[in-house]
Amino acid sequence: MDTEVAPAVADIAAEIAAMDIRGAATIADAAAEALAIQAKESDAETAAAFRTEMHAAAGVLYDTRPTAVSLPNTLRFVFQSMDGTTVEGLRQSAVDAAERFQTQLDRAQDDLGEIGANRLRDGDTVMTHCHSTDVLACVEAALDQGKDLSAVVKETRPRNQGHITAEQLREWDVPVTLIVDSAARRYLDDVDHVLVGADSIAADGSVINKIGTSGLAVSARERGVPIMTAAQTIKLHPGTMTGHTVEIEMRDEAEVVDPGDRDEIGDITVENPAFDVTPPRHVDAIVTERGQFPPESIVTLMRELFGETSERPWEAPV
Ligand SMILES: O=C(COP(=O)(O)O)[C@H](O)[C@H](O)COP(=O)(O)O
Repeated sequence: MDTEVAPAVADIAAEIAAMDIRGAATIADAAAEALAIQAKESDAETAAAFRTEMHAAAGVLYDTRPTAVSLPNTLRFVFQSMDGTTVEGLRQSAVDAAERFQTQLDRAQDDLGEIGANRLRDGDTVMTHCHSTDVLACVEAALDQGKDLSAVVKETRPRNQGHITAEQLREWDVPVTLIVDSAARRYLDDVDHVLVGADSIAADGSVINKIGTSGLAVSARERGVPIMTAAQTIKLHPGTMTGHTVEIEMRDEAEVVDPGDRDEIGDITVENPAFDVTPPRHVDAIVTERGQFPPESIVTLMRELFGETSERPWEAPV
């Protein structure tokens, strides 16, 4: 019989899958919250039954979206800290770990913001792609330092997360120019920095982020505009140290072509990859809460934080 997960956990997983909860850091925070809920609501009578429930909850969360490594990194953190021989002991350690993780997540974003802000000067214009809370933390910290910034915001088809970025920047009184994605190269001469987030960072320093990031980075390089990735260390993908690749999520074609128009267009293939890979040579700096790194050296930090292994302790033992 399948193990039931708490309804609130199933709801959070459904919201992640539907992208009502989205963005790598926000997904991580929600996954930690969900594991804490599962632990608190469990009525398991034995430690083994409790563990089985926690594995089931982790499995439901893991299966939502494949590209943001912040999700499995959250599960790993909580499971590595879950310890005890009784239900109460396990419950308490899981809840504590999830809360500690969420606190560290907030602190890391603040610390990263301070570091990223140091790269921005008074009067600079930044270009953004998609919506990244790590990027916005850098902008917010720069504004707090008293710097005036303006922004060129790419709409980021097909789901227009650029609108969320534009709204947040306007709330902070940053003048915003919203452009379609294909206009980016035309506007690069007017900007001082390209700022992007990350869903995963591979051991060779490649940045996996919202589709369109790699093309933007190539154009920025050609124009001589520095490109910075703002990414907390939960975006580092330990599996890539042992040769694994990052799965790129393929999403529904209905996000690209309105189903009503589909018949009119005729028999064509529509593909909708949600992310792409920007090679390290097109990225100037990866800004983390531990400092800024040239992409090629990020593996040193990855090894320090994750060790040589990439265990998956959230999976039920077979
Ligand atoms: O690509 C996206 C979001 O993709 P989606 O909208 O498909 O989830 C963001 O740039 C990263 O997740 C970083 O975000 P953050 O800095 O908030 O972690």
